[in-house]
This record gives sequence, structure tokens and C-alpha cells, in this order.
Amino acid sequence: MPPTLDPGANAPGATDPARIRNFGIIAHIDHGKSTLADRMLQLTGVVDPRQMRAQYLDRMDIERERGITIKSQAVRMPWTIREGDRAGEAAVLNMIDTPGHVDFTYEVSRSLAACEGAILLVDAAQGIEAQTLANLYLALENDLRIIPVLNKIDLPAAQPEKYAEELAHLIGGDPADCIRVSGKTGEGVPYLLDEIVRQFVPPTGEADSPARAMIFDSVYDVYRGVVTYVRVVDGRISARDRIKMMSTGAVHELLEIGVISPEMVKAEALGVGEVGYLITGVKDVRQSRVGDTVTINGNPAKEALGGYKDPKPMVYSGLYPIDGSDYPNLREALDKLKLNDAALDYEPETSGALGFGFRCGFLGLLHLEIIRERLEREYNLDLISTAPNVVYRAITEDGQEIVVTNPSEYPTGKIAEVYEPVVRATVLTPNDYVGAVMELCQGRRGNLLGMDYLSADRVELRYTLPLAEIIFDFFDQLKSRTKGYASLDYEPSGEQASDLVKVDILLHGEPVDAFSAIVHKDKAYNYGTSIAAKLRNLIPRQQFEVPIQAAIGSRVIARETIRAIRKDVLAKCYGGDISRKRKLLEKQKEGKKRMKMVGRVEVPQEAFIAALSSDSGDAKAAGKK
Ligand SMILES: Nc1nc2c(ncn2[C@@H]2O[C@H](COP(=O)(O)OP(=O)(O)OP(=O)(O)O)[C@@H](O)[C@H]2O)c(=O)[nH]1
Repeated sequence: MPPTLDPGANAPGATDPARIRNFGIIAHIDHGKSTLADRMLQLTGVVDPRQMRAQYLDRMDIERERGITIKSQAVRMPWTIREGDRAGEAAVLNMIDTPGHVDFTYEVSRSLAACEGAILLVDAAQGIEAQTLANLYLALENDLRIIPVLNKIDLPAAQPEKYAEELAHLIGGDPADCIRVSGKTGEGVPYLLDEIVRQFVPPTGEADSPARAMIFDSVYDVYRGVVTYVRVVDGRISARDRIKMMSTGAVHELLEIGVISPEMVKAEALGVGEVGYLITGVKDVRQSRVGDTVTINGNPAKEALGGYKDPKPMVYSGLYPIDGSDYPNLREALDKLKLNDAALDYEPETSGALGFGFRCGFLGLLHLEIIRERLEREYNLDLISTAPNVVYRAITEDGQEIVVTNPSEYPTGKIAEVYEPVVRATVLTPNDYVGAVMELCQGRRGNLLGMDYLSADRVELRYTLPLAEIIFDFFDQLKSRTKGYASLDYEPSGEQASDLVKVDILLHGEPVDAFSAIVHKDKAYNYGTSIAAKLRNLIPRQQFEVPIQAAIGSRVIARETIRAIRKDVLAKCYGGDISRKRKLLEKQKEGKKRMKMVGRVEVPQEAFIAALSSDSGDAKAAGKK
């Protein structure tokens, strides 16, 4: 049975802003955000205990399986203070669930911009991790009040005293002010809800000004089209308004407006400080973008709320169907996924080695991995992805600027300067591994910005690093060098000029496009030798000698050779009967169909796939801690 919302003073559209508390929960992955959110839904009576399922708010299958939150959601919950001198004070809590992973930092920052307060949730058995810090900085940038909370106090390994010290040291204040809870058993959660009403401030806004609402999430629903989540800042949006998106000027009819509690509940209007959803019938999330400001067409606001950014892909990779006849299906699947993902970018591309496919842009490696997994799982496609690369900006000597999202577009002429994206990375590690982490970062062209002791045995290291150095196996390396104890977070931090070169891999003198890469000059040799060695083992011997070369322009930097073999399928048939010979030749022809020709060399497609797939796989690891 859907919950019925109070029709009185607390009804959506009529809620006194002084009663509203908008807050988010920020935490490192797996510190228990979704579990705590579930417990709150239950304690506030929004979800019937019998309907409760784990991670109620994580709706997508992939989210639930991976246990990570990709899309944020907002839930409205009534709460009345239970204890203390303000007992009996009724409030409306809007809990805005935020994604935790670095790829979705922009979404986190928009969700937080819709809040006045944030719960800083830390696992009492683990302490502060890199994403705790990164998200805390985002919350502080948005001027949010912070309530420090230690979770999982039911665990035997929990050390709440120790980590309360650490938290207090980080955000200032008294360790005793850290609230201790268990999302699992519910212990401490009612007290936390009381404190949310007591400590967080209500929203402020101009009730009589033209309406302005910020979009903090936008999801595509097969039945309802795009559902847009907004936080009203000024004025009021009612069900009969025509709304206008301030970044594009597009005007839409409102079909429905309401709040989530925890399913969609229609409302008459949303007023100052309220959080809810809009449905306009548009079919594409790009028309309703996160960060944009919604106003009313008849009485538009003059200025948009700040902070809107176009989503910009950071990492590109080619996606190819293993079976070439799946190409139209892949196109259709990408078209559909894009409806739900404003950051996904793709265009057709052809590769000599892999056939027809798409060059796709992603926010980061986890984003790539999620899209690929959804394509394979929901659309039944078998895919191969080329090694991911970042976006380079090359300036030629005659002053032309070329943006390179694919190594094959790298200009061949004289280049004055090449810029690559850099990130600001935060690594948290136990004291013992500081040396190992530094060595790794230095090896990846990192630049140490600073180092702080969070407690006697935990260190925060801040580096700038080229994004390209992080997207391969950085995370795996970090984990293995620190026995799994270090955590990593990073955010884009502009670009830098670097000494970069394009390495081509040539097979019998012909370049194989799928293996061209842009790498730092000092790493070109390593890249060249490793790919050449890999291909030598994967490509079967031919009837002539095949050199595999790695080259920068016309200069060869590495070489391997596949020795010649004469494969005579008829060798076994001395004399014998002609029909048997014909049969063997037919069979050989069949086998050849699966071969790709690179110049004169026959290469089984599986060889390309094997050579490419051993480079990926890091995103999976990066998805979890
Ligand atoms: N013992 C114990 N386990 C908990 C508690 N809260 C969460 N967990 C467990 O910790 C794991 C991670 O919890 P989630 O709620 O999925 O964590 P999350 O922070 O939402 O993770 P992301 O959505 O990936 O960011 C799950 O296995 C939970 O069952 C708690 O209070 N006590």
C-alpha cells in the first residue's frame, strides 16, 4: 500500500520551510550508507517492515549486485523528535542518496548542493578512507553542516573510540560528538534522526520570487519517460505550470509533480526548500540535465542557480561486437542507454583489426565498466573494448589545435605541444606503506602536493598525477603494494603539457590500429616491447616470416619476429583420393573466414581480443575499495 502523506501543514507544497531538513549521507564505498538509509526509511515509517528489502534505494540490478549506488535518489520522511527539550517537534526530512564513486563526483556535488547538511558516515572498523575525505571536501565546499557518525558499532572489530578521535581531529570538535550507530541493528539511529532535526538548519529561499529549482538527478523510466529530481530554492512550482530549463531555454508541459516517499506520490506543488520529482514526458535525459535550473515559463527567474556543468567524458575506448553482425544491435543498445545517461558519448568508428564499432566516451573507468556490463547483460551483446585512453590536446607548429580522443587522430605533422589531463589524487594509507605509495606515484609521474598525519598511523598523501597513468593498473598496484589498506580518490585538475608520443604497432609493416597508443616518451619502449611480445605469442605462424614492430613515426623502437612455417594441409595425403584432398582444402577455407587480414598476415580475431583483454579489468577492481 502506498504511504499517504499528511494532508495538513506538512503536505508537499504547503510545508513550512522551517520544518524541512535536507541532508545527504557521505561515505566511503561499503561503509554502510545504503544500509543506514534503509534503517531510516523503516524507523520513520515510510517503508513497511514487511516490504523492506535490502538496499531499498538502489534500484538498478547492477547496483544491487555490485552493492554500489550509481544514481542518487531522494526520499521524504516525516520525523518527530523523540527525546530532549525539543521532543515533539515535527519535521520533514529529505534524504538525498549520493553515489560514492569518483567517476560520479559531479553528481555527488550536485546532490550535496541540494542539501543543508551531511552525515559523514565512517565504518567504525575501518576509519576514514579516501572517499570519506573527498566527499567531505565537497560537502564543505557547499557550506554544509556536518554530523560525524560512526557506523557498524555492532561489529566485534569496531573501534569507535579510536576513530571518533580521528574524525574529531579531521573536522574539529569533540570525539564525544560523533554519533555511534549500527545501520544493521538500528542502534543509535533514532537518536541520529533527532540530531538531524536539531543540528541541521532549515532551507532558506524567497517564497515570492520567480521559481528556481535545481536538478540534482534525472533518470529515464521506461514507462514514464524522464523523471527529474529537483530541489526548489525559490518560489513554487505547481502541477499546472509550464516549466523552462534555463541552460537550453527548452519549455516543457508538466505532466506530474510529486515527492518520493518511498515510491512516487503525486502532489499539487513543491515550495521553498522542498525536494521532489517532475515528469514532463521528455524521453531523453539530456533535455533535463543534472545541475540545470528549472523555472516557470510564464514568470521566469532572471538568473540560473550556479554550478551547472556539461558532463564531459574523461576516458575513451572503442567498443566492438565480437560478432560483426551484432553491430546494428550495439547501435540500438547505445541509443537506448544514452536516454538514461547524459554523460555517455559515442560515434561510429572502424578498425582494421576489429571491424565496425563505436568510439565511446565515459566519465571514468567504472562508468565504462558499468556501460559495458549493461550492454552485455541487458542487450545480450558480446563485446571487446580497446585499451581506454584519455583526451589529449595537441597544438601543431602552425598553431592548429587538435583534440585527440582516439590515438589514430593523433596529428602526424610537427607538434609544438601536447597537453594531457591531470587529476588531484588523495591516497590514504597506513604509515608503514608511505614509502611504497610514494614510489608508485613517483613512477607514474606524480607530483607530491602534501602529506598529513590523520592519526599516529594513518597518512593522507596528495598528488597530482596524469589521468592516463591512473586508468590502467594504478588502483591494483596501490592495493597490492599496501596489502589492500590504502584507498584512493581523485578529481580532475586541469591539464599539463607533457612529452608524449604515439606508438604504433606494425605487423609485417602494416599498422594495427587497435594497438596504437599515446604514451609518455619514457614509457614508449616498455609499451612497445610488451605488446609486441604478447602478439608474438598470440598470432599463429604464417608461411613467411612476420616482423612485429613498435614504432614512433618511422623510428622502430622494438621488434619481435614470428618465424615462418609452411603449413601444408595436404602433407598427410600422399597420393590418395582427390575428394579427401578437396575436403581438407575446404576445411582450411572455413578456418580462414574467421581470420582478419592485416596486410598479408592472417590473424585470428581471438588474438586481438586476447591481447586487448589482458589490459583491462582494472575498472572492476576500482569499483570497489
Ligand atoms: N555489521 C554491520 N554491517 C553493516 C552495517 N551497515 C552496513 N553493513 C554491511 O556493510 C556492507 C556495505 O553496506 P552498504 O550499505 O551496501 O554500503 P554503502 O556505503 O551503501 O556502499 P555503496 O553503495 O557501495 O557506497 C554490507 O555488506 C552491509 O551489510 C552495520 O551497521 N553493521
